[in-house]
Amino acid sequence: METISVSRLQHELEELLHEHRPDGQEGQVAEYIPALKQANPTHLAASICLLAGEQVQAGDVDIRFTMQSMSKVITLAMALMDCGEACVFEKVGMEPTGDPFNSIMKLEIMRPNKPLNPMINAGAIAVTSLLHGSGTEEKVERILSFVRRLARNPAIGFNEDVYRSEQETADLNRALAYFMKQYEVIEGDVEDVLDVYFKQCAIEVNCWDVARIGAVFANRGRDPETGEVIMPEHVAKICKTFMVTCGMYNASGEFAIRVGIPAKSGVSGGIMGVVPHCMGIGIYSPALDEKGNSVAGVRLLQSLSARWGLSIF
Ligand SMILES: NC(=O)CC[C@H](N)C(=O)O
Repeated sequence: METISVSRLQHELEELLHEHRPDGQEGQVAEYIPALKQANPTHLAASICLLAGEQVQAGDVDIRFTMQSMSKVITLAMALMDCGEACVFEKVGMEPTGDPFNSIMKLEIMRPNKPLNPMINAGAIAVTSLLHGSGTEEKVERILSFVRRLARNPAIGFNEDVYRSEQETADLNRALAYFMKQYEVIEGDVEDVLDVYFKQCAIEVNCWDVARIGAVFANRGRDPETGEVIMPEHVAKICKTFMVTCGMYNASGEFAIRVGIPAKSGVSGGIMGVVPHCMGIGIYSPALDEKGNSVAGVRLLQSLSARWGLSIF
């Protein structure tokens, strides 16, 4: 990896933004959650949080968007801290599926009937069901306060419209959750678990928040500015490993070859990138490819990785 000159990185990020902005035209904004349809497919933004604390940003960085599947990394870290590895991996596996993120197929055919990993919807719903807290409100509050600490942004909340929109239309996620209840992967009230899951997906951030969260993972669980331990190193390590193997859904293998950065995407068009010991990256561009990853976002990350030698492999 090259030594990073902040002014050169700033200049190159602006060039890459310009180069990749038209790529969004090749994708489509997510429609299955109706509120996400309102996103503007020409938006593109990137923020980088270097571990020395510098901020490098370009594009539509003021746009706020929901975390969606990026939140799965956060709740995984929390569940590992709340219950420990043995308990988490009793309920979810460690293997990529090669299937779309909302597929029910392997859940039905695998024995035991538990989700293959915590980055697919079924796995993330199971992980959310493990979080400590006495009711849905307390669980949501715990997730929000963890995200605020990671991002160092006390203003972070969740988007009520996006939450409601998903809540009203999430029949597939409901099917996954009820299936898991039947097989005792999740316990308790299914609708309560789903309520927490929909709210975590609707947490609203901007690119800098995402870069800042990524930087904590890049810094082995420590706040890059203060050095405070926010999560144990082994928890950050497990999360980063899942980002490599499963973070970009069933495009994770191709992404590892072409980009080589641990990353997690969401259907809002956000991508969180983590370059170990170096930087956190937040990308936003809402037009998605057929696997649910941001078209312009993936290409921008590919160019950035090639120019700066960021691949971990
Ligand atoms: N891939 C995603 O970002 C999926 C998250 C979305 N809330 C869902 O459950 O369908």
